[in-house]
Amino acid sequence: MNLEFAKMHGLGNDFVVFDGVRQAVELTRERIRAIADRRFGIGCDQVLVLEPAERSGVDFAYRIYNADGGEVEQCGNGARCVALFAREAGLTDKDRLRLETLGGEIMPRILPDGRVTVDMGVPHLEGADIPLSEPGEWVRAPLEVAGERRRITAVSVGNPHCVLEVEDATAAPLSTLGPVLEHHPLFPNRANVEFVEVRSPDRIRVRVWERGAGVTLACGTGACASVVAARLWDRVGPRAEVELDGGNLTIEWAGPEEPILMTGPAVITFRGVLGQWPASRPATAGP
Ligand SMILES: N[C@@H](CCC[C@H](N)C(=O)O)C(=O)O
Repeated sequence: MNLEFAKMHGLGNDFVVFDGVRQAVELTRERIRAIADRRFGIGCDQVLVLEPAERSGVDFAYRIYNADGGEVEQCGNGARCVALFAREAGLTDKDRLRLETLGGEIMPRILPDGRVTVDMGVPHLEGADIPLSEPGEWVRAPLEVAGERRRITAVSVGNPHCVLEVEDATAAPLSTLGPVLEHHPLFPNRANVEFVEVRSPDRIRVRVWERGAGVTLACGTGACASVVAARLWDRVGPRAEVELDGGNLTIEWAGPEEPILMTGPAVITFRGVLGQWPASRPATAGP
């Protein structure tokens, strides 16, 4: 089979990246789970594939699969990585790319210092009929969860996010409340969950439970959704530094109907060749 891949990460949110332009990459849910397995496979939070674009004017199709094998709409840290990957692999010599995803078009730009800024598109308040300029109660919707009343903000950045403000992100109930909110009926396609501690009008600390991947060290779309929510709460200005467990991202959002700009690093950890698909995790393998 000899399938070439790169192992990459954006702030510790890690990826197995395939060039699906020069080689045929045939993935099934089971193969993705096996690749993502940290003991029986390569190990990653998401598998990413660059493919030829279907529409003119677009450079590549960018496909995203969570570690649980499900294909999803968007991945921000991954967008920075695939932009760098495309250039390093010689698939393009451009610094500015247009990528099509299931969640819409995004535009990464590789900066002279190696960081990448991505225009992530315009966010939407998921499930709300009211325009963003009149946020009303949907901005902090009351939600009964695990016997407690919480206030959440549902934001779509192409993919679904459930954002909550907390006093102390370090103590946030990531692994307990995260999966409950991920599967809450308010989110028919499940959700990524962000616990946001506002530290100042230009700095927030965010911890993330990702749909289909669990606790990760960073989530690019989660950082974008958190700044959108914190701005709708009137807690931050148009530019904020987002502190994630794996490092910082800079997020800019001028307000409703405006696109989000995300800036941060992208790293190639190593390259490798899959000679055969990794074995699936045996049912007896334990946690
Ligand atoms: N880590 C990503 C998001 C990956 C997809 C997400 N888990 C989902 O299911 O929507 C990021 O950096 O945005």
